[in-house]
Parts: sequence; C-alpha cells; structure tokens
Amino acid sequence: MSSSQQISKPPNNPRSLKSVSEVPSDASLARLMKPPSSNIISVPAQSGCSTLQSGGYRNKVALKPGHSAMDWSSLSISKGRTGALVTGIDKLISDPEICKINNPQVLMALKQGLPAFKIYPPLNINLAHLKQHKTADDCWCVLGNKVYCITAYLDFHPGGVDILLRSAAGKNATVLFDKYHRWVNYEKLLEHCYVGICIS
Ligand code: HEM
Repeated sequence: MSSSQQISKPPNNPRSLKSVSEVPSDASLARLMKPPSSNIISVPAQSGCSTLQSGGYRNKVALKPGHSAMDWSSLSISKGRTGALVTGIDKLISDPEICKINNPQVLMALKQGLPAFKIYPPLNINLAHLKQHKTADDCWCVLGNKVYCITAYLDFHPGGVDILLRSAAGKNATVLFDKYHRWVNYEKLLEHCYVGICIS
C-alpha cells in the first residue's frame, strides 16, 4: 500500500462515514438515550406543599428588601456566629427548672457568653420553658428534638412570619415543617440559632 493510499483510507469509526444530514440531531439522540430514571431516587410527593397545588400556586410571601436567602446566610455567618441571633437567654438562665435539669458548667458557659450552639453537651430545655418564647421578639421552636431560636429568621421565612407565629412559636413544629418542606435543611439554615435539646 502506497503512502497516499494510507492517507485516503477512511477511518474505522463508522459514525464518521455518515454525511452530516444522517447524524441524528441532539433532540433525536436524546430520544434514543436510556431514560435516566434508574439513577434517580424516587422521592414521594409532598402532599402538604403549596407548590404542588393545582395551577402551580405557591404560598410564598414577598420578603422585605434585604431579606433574601443570601442575606440570611450572611447574617447567620456574621452575627449568628457570636450567638447574637438567640433571644431570651436571660429568661433561660433565670428559670429554676432549667437550672435543675442542666449541668452547672453548661449554664456557666452560657452566662459567660459562649453562644448556645457551641456548648457541649447541649443545654436541656423542657417544654414548659419552650412555651415562654412565643412572641415575635422572642420566638423559639422545636424541630426534630432540637430547640431553635427563630426570632431573627421570622422576616426571612419564605412562607411568612404569621404562619410561624401561629404554628411554630413556643411549640414543636416538626410535623408542620415536614408537611410543607421536608427538603429544607434546617440544621444548616438555623445552625447558629441552635439553643439546645428538647426534653419532654
Ligand atoms: C421553623 C423553621 C422553618 C424554616 C427554617 C423554614 C424555612 C423555609 C424555607 C427555606 C422555605 C422555602 C422552601 C422552598 O422554596 O423550597 C419555606 C417555605 C415555606 N414554609 Fe417554612 N420554614 C420553617 C417552618 C415552617 C412551618 C412550621 C410552616 C408551616 C406551619 C412553614 C410553612 C412554609 C410555607 C407555606 C412556605 C412556602 C411554600 C411554598 O409555597 O412553596 N414553614 N420555609
């Protein structure tokens, strides 16, 4: 075989033999591809989520300027890290029942200004005490078995302040939280608002 014949020999790849018009377009290729369903974890529908109501209706509220998810993230990192987003600590320290159910060293750390989310072992908080934090300027709730102060988060909540004051303030909000948005990572979102463990 001469060197010129070698150069003109068509390559082995059969696709390169087709004319441009024979090569399937992206859309027709996509039709031929195996559906990706085998890679997708099946997630049950969220019946309580307003996003799934007919017509794509969403129950989100218009947040005030400066109250986006990004703003919350900055606030949480700046102020939250110092413990400044947790309200009502004075009430906690002066509650005799709380003093009884907590290790004195844990309470001392709190009195000395250590942010609650940094305290280990975490503070124990009973339901009677939780109920004392149910107003817009001092609002706590339970998610899972964890107590969070959501006072600063109220105005950042995409579902609005009212629903939180009605259904979460001073209460265990786990069932409703999961009903509306099980996918929201509250442990991350409220990381610096963590107060302690709820003991019943
Ligand atoms: C207490 C901690 C809570 C946090 C950190 C939180 C966080 C969030 C976030 C991040 C969203 C946006 C979700 C998305 O776009 O996919 C949202 C939406 C919403 N939340 Fe909450 N939430 C909390 C509690 C609750 C509770 C207790 C209720 C109900 C009683 C509720 C009702 C709603 C509603 C109605 C929406 C709008 C959903 C939509 O229309 O798609 N939230 N919340």
